[in-house]
Amino acid sequence: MISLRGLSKRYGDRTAVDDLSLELRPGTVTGFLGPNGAGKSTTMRMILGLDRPTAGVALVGGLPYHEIRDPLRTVGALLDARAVHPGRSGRAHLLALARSNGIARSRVEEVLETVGMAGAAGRRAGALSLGMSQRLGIAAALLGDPEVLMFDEPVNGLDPDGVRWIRHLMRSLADEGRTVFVSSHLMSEMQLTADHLVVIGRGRLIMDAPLAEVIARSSLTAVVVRSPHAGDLSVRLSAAGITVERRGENELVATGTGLEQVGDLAHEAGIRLHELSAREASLEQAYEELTAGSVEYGAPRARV
Ligand SMILES: Nc1ncnc2c1ncn2[C@@H]1O[C@H](COP(=O)(O)OP(=O)(O)OP(=O)(O)O)[C@@H](O)[C@H]1O
Repeated sequence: MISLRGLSKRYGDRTAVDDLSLELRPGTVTGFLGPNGAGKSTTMRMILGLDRPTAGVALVGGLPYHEIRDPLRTVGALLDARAVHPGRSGRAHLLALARSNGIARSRVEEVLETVGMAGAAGRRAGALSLGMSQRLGIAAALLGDPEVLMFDEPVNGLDPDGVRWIRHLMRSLADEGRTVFVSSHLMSEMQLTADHLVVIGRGRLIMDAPLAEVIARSSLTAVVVRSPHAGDLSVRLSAAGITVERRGENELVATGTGLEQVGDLAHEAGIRLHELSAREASLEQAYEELTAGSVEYGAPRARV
């Protein structure tokens, strides 16, 4: 469990993280989303005790990081895959970590196996591909078999196989009851991986909700109805407080409602339907709407 309470960080007159309060639950993959510079890495660094909050606290299992007795066994993290001594082999890096944290040598071989790099563990870290470095970083995060795992952009630079592998790993870690917190700019990937989403912009919380709810709240998620009496149906739906857009002679697009409500209202009015279907926004679309006002560094968005 990770708890943030009023977590804030200022660098000079710049507010990187602004009064974040949330709880990240075990058994869940929580995706951490936000435009460049939104404050995701700073938040993760504060959770790991690498940055000191200006105000508020970040707790892991109820304690601030520096009070955790056995940090590596409590929280594992991949922040920067290249932050490994380049002259050391992957195995030597893990063995050093294990030794300084009282973790058995046999665990090093176990995690090397888990991340699929047992064969490459003797290579110098500096000579590893980005994908292999990511795997080594994940092996280090898993070393202490922690309850909480945090990954900052773990799929950056990975090929499709690597991306799929990370997706399955996150899922199985959460299924084992761990708290998994992962930042990413890859919306299609997050849509496949995350159960829950935390979206921030300019350091502030924009959304903290299950993935399904984020998608359902998008204006692009809608009910599409075709009926020979679309005009009458439009009046009935509007009267029920539903936002309806007429599309041609026979088609309506209704938002802020569900299939059941539209179907029931049509039935009550005795209106025949030729189609009743759900149109679901992609996470990418939902995310664009949510963060439209918070993008600091970006080209103007193309209108589509
Ligand atoms: N050490 C620092 N000194 C000054 N400003 C910093 C420092 N670290 C981060 N910032 C600023 O804090 C803000 C948040 O940065 P952060 O790296 O946390 O964002 P992010 O959401 O991780 O971005 P990205 O998606 O680009 O990785 C940015 O405006 C950044 O310039």
